[in-house]
Amino acid sequence: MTIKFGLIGGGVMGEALLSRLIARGIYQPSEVIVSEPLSARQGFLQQKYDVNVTTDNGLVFTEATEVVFLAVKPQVFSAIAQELADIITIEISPLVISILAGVSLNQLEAAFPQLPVIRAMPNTPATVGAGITAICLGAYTSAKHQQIAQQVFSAVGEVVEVSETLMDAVTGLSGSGPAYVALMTEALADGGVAAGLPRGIANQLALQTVLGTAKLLQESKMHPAELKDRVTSPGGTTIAGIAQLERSGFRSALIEAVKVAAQRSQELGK
Ligand SMILES: NC(=O)C1=CN([C@@H]2O[C@H](COP(=O)(O)OP(=O)(O)OC[C@H]3O[C@@H](n4cnc5c(N)ncnc54)[C@H](O)[C@@H]3O)[C@@H](O)[C@H]2O)C=CC1
Ligand SMILES: O=C(O)[C@@H]1CCC=N1
Repeated sequence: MTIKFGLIGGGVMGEALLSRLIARGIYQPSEVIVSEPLSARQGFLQQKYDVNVTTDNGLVFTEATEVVFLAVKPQVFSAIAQELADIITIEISPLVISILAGVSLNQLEAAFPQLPVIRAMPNTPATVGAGITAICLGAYTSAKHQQIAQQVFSAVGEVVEVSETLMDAVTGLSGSGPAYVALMTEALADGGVAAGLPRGIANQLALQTVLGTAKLLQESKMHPAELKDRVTSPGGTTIAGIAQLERSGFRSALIEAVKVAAQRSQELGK
């Protein structure tokens, strides 16, 4: 069968995408090739998903007719670009989708001259189909390429299209955001333990509170400030908690976290 989808880098995000694309039947395992240098990882992906595997990134480019998906760390991007320089000169034209933090369309188009390129930023909830991905389109893309990217990322959650100038901000917010929410969930549970709850119950309460609040905000379309007001009884427990959060700079800490993560994304592309 023809190979349609090539993945370079079978790590956390590569696998998240791969698993959903196959589960949803968007690509058959035999239509997928994954390039991954770690043999244990390669063996795992081959066994679990029955996909073709290789250590040869060039082979991915020459074989994949539809999409080459780049999911390596930004730090190895220039080495990969150099390695692929000769391959790119031959007659191939897959859509290149990069999820590398900070790596710009200019850098991608310099590495893959004349190829259609899409820069994207998904996030780890993609693993369970609850991700959100921002995409921006390169100079050589057409409506067909946009459609392919929509289809690929719709398999793992929501998709928004933004201008490239916003991609670092996206990275600082939704790309890195799951880590902030995980940290907050853990801290909420720790607070529960500090207040006397058994660990298991505290974890369950913290997780369902985060999940339920997100669901309520999403389904009701209520502004977060309104939900906060609804929970906060005069002279009650919540306002005492919020006053402490404000004294500890909670909101400012989150705002600054997103800002420095966005700055770091910018640095990674240099
Ligand atoms: N982890 C996350 O939440 C998100 C990550 N990203 C981006 O996704 C990319 C991958 O991140 P993760 O999946 O977290 O990293 P990871 O380290 O889990 O995966 C990278 C994979 O690339 C492989 N690799 C290393 N050198 C290679 C080479 N020369 N050729 C082919 N494969 C090679 C590694 O063995 C590894 O399996 C990064 O650029 C990151 O900025 C984007 C959105 C969210
Ligand atoms: O931490 C990082 O650099 C990557 C990009 C967004 C999430 N993880």
